[in-house]
Amino acid sequence: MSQLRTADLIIDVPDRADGRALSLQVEPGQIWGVLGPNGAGKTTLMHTLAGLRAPRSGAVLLDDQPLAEQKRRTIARHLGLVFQERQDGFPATVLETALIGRHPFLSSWQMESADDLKLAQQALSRLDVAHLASRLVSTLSGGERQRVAIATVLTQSPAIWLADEPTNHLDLHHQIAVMELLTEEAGHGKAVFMCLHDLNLAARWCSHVLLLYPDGEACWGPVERMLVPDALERLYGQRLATTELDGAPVFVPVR
Ligand SMILES: Nc1ncnc2c1ncn2[C@@H]1O[C@H](COP(=O)(O)OP(=O)(O)OP(=O)(O)O)[C@@H](O)[C@H]1O
Repeated sequence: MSQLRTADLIIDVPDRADGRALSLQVEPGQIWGVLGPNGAGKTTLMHTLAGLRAPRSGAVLLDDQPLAEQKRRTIARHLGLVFQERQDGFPATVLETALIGRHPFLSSWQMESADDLKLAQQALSRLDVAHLASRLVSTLSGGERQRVAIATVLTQSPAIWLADEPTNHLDLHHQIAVMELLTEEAGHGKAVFMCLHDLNLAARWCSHVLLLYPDGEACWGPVERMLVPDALERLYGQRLATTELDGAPVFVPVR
């Protein structure tokens, strides 16, 4: 299984001081949640980890090799990206889109195999979008599109999921279904690294948390050590009431 690591990483947020260098290791089986207010740099971090944006300093390493030295295709065999921006460059159906998840494993002119097709169909079913297989992605609702994006990464079956707010646009049921899917993936030895705005999803589903502050400060560690009311109130500048449900803390914003 692949491993993602950062070595003294400073992400390049424009007009911001360096803050704390990130040296963290994402191990197989772990689920990381990145929490922080708007503008803290969560998306910038995800793009940097994906190798889509250069760091200001330090490095991102995939299996101990700097990402910057690896081919995009090699990276795509290990990292699956669920990001906010989607290019609808050319019209594609839901099934064609899910099949893109197999492209890192095919040679230039190779067609998808029956096994690839089966993987895509299974992923679409898992995300409750199989009935939309022949629809153009451009005609889908926000939540349906999000589920197709997740199904595409499931079809890809990467060792490491990088997801920027994977529950974005999803109704309550599908939010939980996606968190369960990611937990299942982690149970199979995959690693998940995702941004979340929902503290309670993080508290219930993450094994590790990274708190990212707008000034570049950061701290990270096991979820039970990181999700403490004082730190979270400082992170968001918001008072919170805390209770417990089924062994996990529940945070409610108070006026
Ligand atoms: N190209 C750019 N030029 C100038 N500033 C930028 C650019 N890209 C990002 N920023 C700024 O960098 C900061 C971090 O942005 P980023 O999108 O990483 O934050 P975020 O934590 O993901 O926020 P949100 O919770 O709102 O999604 C923001 O203040 C943003 O305005």
